[in-house]
Amino acid sequence: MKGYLFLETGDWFEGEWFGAEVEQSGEVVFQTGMTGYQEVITDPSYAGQIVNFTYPLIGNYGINTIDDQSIRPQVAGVIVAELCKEPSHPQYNQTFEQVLAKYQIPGLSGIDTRELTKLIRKHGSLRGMISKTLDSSLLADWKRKLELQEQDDQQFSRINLLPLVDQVSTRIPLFYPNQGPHVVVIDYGAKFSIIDSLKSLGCSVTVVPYNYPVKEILKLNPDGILLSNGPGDPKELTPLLPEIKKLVTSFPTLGICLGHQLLALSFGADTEKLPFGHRGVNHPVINLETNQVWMTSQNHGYVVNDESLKKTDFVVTHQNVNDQSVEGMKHRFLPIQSVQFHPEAHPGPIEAFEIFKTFVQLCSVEKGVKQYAQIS
Ligand SMILES: NC(=O)CC[C@H](N)C(=O)O
Repeated sequence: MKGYLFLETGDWFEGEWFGAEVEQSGEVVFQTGMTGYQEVITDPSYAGQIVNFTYPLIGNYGINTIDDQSIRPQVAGVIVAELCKEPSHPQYNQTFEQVLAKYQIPGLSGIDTRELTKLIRKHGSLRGMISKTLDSSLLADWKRKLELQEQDDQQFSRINLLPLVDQVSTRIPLFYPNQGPHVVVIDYGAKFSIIDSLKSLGCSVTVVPYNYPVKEILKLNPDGILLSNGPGDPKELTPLLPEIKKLVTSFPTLGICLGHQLLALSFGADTEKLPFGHRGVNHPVINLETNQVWMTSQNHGYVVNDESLKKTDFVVTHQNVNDQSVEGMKHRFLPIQSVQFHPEAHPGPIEAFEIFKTFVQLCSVEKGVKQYAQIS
């Protein structure tokens, strides 16, 4: 069956339909990783987005039971050049296409994904729709809907609407006991690999809903707080910023991606949208203190504004080598650090894992101080 991708610019692409037979719209973003499509489609930060994979062959090693980053695929749709229908890998148990069909997600193959990427790079981020027909009245309807949505967003500043994060955050606290310091993860759409990274360093972990009240978090007696990654514009969570600030000024804190953006906003700095985002597994980041460069896994469309940090007590610790955007920061006086990239990898290189080690050391000190206070 043929299918079409419409863009808000009026450009369109024809491809072969696969996955679920449902039409879907969303922000079209491109992902440049050579591997990791399973991690990408299950990463909650991609909720609401149609992912265009620039690597030309997708699905060749299938889907396994160990690499999911959340309980289900989260993307709105996928666009690929060539879809592999007969995967080969010892761990594979379902095909890419089967998983998408099961979770009501449409896909198009046979698309010139590099041409599409060039369009996104030229125009900046674009909204698009995966459609069954090339019907111009359908397109006009969709465009009208987009305009109305824009007016709504401006009028209500989304304050009365639920943030995208609400779709992917846990509804109840989840507890993973262990011997080490107790980290409470605020779940804006946390990837499983973040929790696994903490567990691998011996931490006890409690994952709580994104809007869990601070007074309830205090009852959990944390030794550290992790603000997770997640989908959407960080400013959708503006009403939560005072609570976030209260929390992070009380415990050692690590912010990752959306968590990093929320930290910046809660201290009065600003975020803005990048022209077309960073999504891939080889984004070079320089540590401004040591001059060491890491290849990092990234997936974000927003970024912390460098200038706006100057009026806060945060210093920039990491910078993107390609476009000099802010990739990490730390507080001058408090044990708070955050990064825009993904130290948990999955997909991508694991060389930034040190970020977790530093954080867990700070949490261990906190745990030690509390135990000492109890003894004396
Ligand atoms: N991976 C993330 O946490 C993404 C953060 C945010 N949604 C962005 O696109 O910038």
